Amino acid sequence: MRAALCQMCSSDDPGENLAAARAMIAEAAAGGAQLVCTPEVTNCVSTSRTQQEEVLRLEEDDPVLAGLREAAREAGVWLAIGSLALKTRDADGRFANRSFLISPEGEIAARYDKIHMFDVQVSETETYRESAGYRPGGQAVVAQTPLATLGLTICYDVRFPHLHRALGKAGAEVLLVPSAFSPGTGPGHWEVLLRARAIETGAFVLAAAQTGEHSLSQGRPRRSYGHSLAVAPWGEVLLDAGEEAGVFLVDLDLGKVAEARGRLPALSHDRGFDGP
Ligand SMILES: O=C(O)CNC(=O)[C@H](CS)NC(=O)CCC(=O)C(=O)O
Repeated sequence: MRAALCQMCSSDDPGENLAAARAMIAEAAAGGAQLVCTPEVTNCVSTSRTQQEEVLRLEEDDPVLAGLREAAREAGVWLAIGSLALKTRDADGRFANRSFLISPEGEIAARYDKIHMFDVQVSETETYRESAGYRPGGQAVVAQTPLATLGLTICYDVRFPHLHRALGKAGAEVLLVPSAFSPGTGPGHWEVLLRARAIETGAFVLAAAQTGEHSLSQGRPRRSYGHSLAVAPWGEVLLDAGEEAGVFLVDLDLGKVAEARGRLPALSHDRGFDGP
């Protein structure tokens, strides 16, 4: 199967980001992609709660979701929307950080709410408190498509190997890790973590990422690490997109999943043990 990783530099303007994503989906389809992946918070990268309150919508009212469903249908592709920031009806007013898998008919085939929240002080100048703005999900999701069985995760989830193991055991052949990785952690951790998840599970990893300096109308500046990555089940990097925004195509031979798991069946070797 041919996949496309859309490496984006989303702003805080959802209309602008929808237009950029639509153009990338059309370009990916023209290049023969059957599965198109976009990054975390495709619709809006922001550092201002007030600004998000103004532009974000409930899932059922969201024009970006509607537009991307139309784009998937027009292009005839499976579309993995890395995530959309969406309003919820929660009393505390927190948003959802939610991935969608869209079928070539434009239907919503799966949804996943990011489970692990990035509440981390990366350095003296780089602090994230994701759980202040977003509510965590609590349900792991695999989705079957005619192309492959997909395991849905988002960004910081990559640091929690038991989630990926559970997805691999549930049949995932391709793990999706859409991200907006931080510039402080990316150089040391990004590729190592993604390759480890692929090797441990014998699955492909497709990680579409946000990149560069985001153009924001309010709030403090924000950058993302980029380097959208595709990894094979044995751990080889098939594609590293570098730092420029754009569409990157990669061919996956799904037979490599059974081959890797046959050579090294660690995914089925878990044993119970007593705590230390
Ligand atoms: O902020 C939003 O609107 C959406 N959420 C994100 O971009 C999240 C939380 S700030 N980013 C990450 O999880 C990066 C993880 C990371 O960089 C690491 O694990 O090192």
